[in-house]
Amino acid sequence: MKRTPHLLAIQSHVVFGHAGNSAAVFPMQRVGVNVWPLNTVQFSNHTQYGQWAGEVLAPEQIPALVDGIAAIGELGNCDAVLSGYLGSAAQGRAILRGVARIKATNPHALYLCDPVMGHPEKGCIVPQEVSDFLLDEAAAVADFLCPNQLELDSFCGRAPQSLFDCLAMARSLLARGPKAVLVKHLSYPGKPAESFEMLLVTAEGSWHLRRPLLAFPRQPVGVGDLTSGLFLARVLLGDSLVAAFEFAAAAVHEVLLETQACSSYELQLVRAQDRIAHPRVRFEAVPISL
Ligand SMILES: Nc1ncnc2c1ncn2[C@@H]1O[C@H](COP(=O)(O)OP(=O)(O)O)[C@@H](O)[C@H]1O
Ligand SMILES: Cc1ncc(COP(=O)(O)O)c(C=O)c1O
Ligand SMILES: [Mg+2]
Repeated sequence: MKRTPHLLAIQSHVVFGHAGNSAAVFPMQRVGVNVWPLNTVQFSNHTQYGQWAGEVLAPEQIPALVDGIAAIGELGNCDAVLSGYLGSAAQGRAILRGVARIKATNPHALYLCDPVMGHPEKGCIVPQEVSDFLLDEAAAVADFLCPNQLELDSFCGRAPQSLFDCLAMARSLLARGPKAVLVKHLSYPGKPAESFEMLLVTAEGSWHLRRPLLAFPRQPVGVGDLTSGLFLARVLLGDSLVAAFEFAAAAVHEVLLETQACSSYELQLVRAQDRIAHPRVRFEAVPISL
């Protein structure tokens, strides 16, 4: 029987609703991965409600928890680390030390960095020092980098002028070290209003994917976290990067359809669980070049 992969997921937890680990852990488990959730913050709810209670995990807890896993002889079983929403730059540095330690134990282990930088207009609040850390330190260490458009713009210091410009910007990030860059949400002048678009860029090629843009009275949160988590889960399960990209797009679309049908602001992950495991829709990743 094929071994079940193990994934250390280091991002936020919300008591109510879905963002960070609270958006990604169950879907990653549902597709067949053993997840080790390490919560960088525990908030009552995601920050786009405009108010929340809770605390940021003390950064020294991250090496302490990794030590604890090493002490029971399990660290070598870690196949990948995912990092997302961080509460402080010190947490980020502790994660990079953890990644180095895991890679020393298992050289095949992968690190996916979702560089959650915040979006003050949308109400996604992230400290500036976290954004600086992601730009200056994390990208160089990540095997996979999964920015949204705003985060891609921050990495490149400019906004794109076209789809091909987005592609050039994503490709430029490969030079910093990642093996793949997945842009989870494209925005560029001239983008068709009815489509939601993503890009996957690797040294071997680039792929563009379109799915329908659904109407929501208030944009659901946690979509990026779900996308990154499912992409990494499927890579660990043996998919090619392109197949994992297509799977994540389809499964996320299924969740959004269920969420829209329920007129819910929070992602309907439990109701959509079978659709996550076996998406009925399929979107093709189409090769694209400059
Ligand atoms: N098919 C879709 N239709 C409508 N909105 C979508 C669709 N897919 C994703 N979204 C929304 O698009 C936005 C993507 O957010 P963005 O901040 O760019 O990325 P991320 O979620 O990674 O932070 C989210 O508000 C999400 O709810
Ligand atoms: C606590 C928390 N985690 C994670 C996120 C990131 O969510 P998304 O997947 O929409 O980028 C947010 C966004 O507001 C958040 O408040
Ligand atoms: Mg995000």
